[in-house]
Amino acid sequence: MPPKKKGKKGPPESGWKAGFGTKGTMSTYFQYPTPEVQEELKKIAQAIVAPGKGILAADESTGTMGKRLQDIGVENTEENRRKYRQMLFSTDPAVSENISGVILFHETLYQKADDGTPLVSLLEKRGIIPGIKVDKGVVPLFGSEDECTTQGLDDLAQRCAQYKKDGCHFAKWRCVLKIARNTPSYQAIMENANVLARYASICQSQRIVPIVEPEVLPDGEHDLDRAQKVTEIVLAAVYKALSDHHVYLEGTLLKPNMVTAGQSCKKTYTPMDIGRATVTALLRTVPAAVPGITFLSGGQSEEEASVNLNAINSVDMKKPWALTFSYGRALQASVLRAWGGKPENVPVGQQELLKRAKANGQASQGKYVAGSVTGVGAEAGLFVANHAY
Ligand SMILES: O=P(O)(O)OC[C@H]1O[C@](O)(COP(=O)(O)O)[C@@H](O)[C@@H]1O
Repeated sequence: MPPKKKGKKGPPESGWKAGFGTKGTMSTYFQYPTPEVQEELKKIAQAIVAPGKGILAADESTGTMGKRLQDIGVENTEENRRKYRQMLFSTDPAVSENISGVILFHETLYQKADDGTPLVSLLEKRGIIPGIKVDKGVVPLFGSEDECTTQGLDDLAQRCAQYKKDGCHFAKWRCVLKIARNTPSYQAIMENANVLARYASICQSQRIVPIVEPEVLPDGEHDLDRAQKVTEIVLAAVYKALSDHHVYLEGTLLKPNMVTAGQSCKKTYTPMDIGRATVTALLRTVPAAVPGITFLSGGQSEEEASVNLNAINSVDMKKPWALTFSYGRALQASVLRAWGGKPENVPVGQQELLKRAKANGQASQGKYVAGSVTGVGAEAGLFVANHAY
């Protein structure tokens, strides 16, 4: 506490007003959330990354879901999206041995099962924590070389407050960075880091754990080394911004890309190469205060995503955080194929989810044996070019 000078306006003692010191320099006086809120956030984050558990990312926006449904010849209607998510969330409760949280899209949070049960209650009954996508999508960064930022900060605090009331305890916001000859640019790195930090701080103000997702896309010819360096630079900027915004790291999770070579790279790498490059990049940039890292699958096949997560957990390096999954495509590809939009296929679709969740639960502990879990689409590549929508 700085001494107060009589008669002169000293720095405020506490609270949000303490933004700048008397001499106009940046102040080091700020507040983390209250001890109660810290405790709540930490507990949620830790529960999500409990041993052997990870996240099912079922938050595909309407357009993205349309692409998934189109692949299996199903029309992209609200009713079909409801039926699909109902199938996912009514899977045998054993699924909660490996799935601790599900990320929902706004629409799904307010949909009901055939018998009138809110879909979110199906998750709660299974002891699965509901989460919500709160970004409003990717938009171009004017003047950049085809780079982007993510929008949705306006009214975010109100939306988070409502989502918390409606049962969501964590949120997700995805930013996208592209590797090309001149990118990612300083503009894109700084903009995306800052918007992620602002999002994270708003979530925490509403007792919601923010999952911070700066995805470096896999498009390109770049090799593993370039992917690693870009990932390091991006993550370093993100953690500086989180610090600048006084985000309470123990109450956050990171959802990064694994460090993999570009989709069009000619060189080949083993899962252990990917594991080492990924853990190296994370060790250099992600504070040990962060409880867990929940990787996105980024267009890897289901099997690749399990094998690479297993390698990440198997490399003989320091790992101060839980390293697990938050997969969209790599948990749903076989489910979608098995289901095919037919009510009679619901049980087989659910079996696929159980199998893949188990495989990834094992991988998150370095116990997955490659090829031991097969599915109707386990080997199929799930890469979508320029997955920035
Ligand atoms: O483009 P959208 O609809 O926002 O969705 C992006 C998807 O990317 C993810 O962040 C990661 O998904 P993948 O594991 O398929 O890469 C999902 O949570 C989300 O569904």
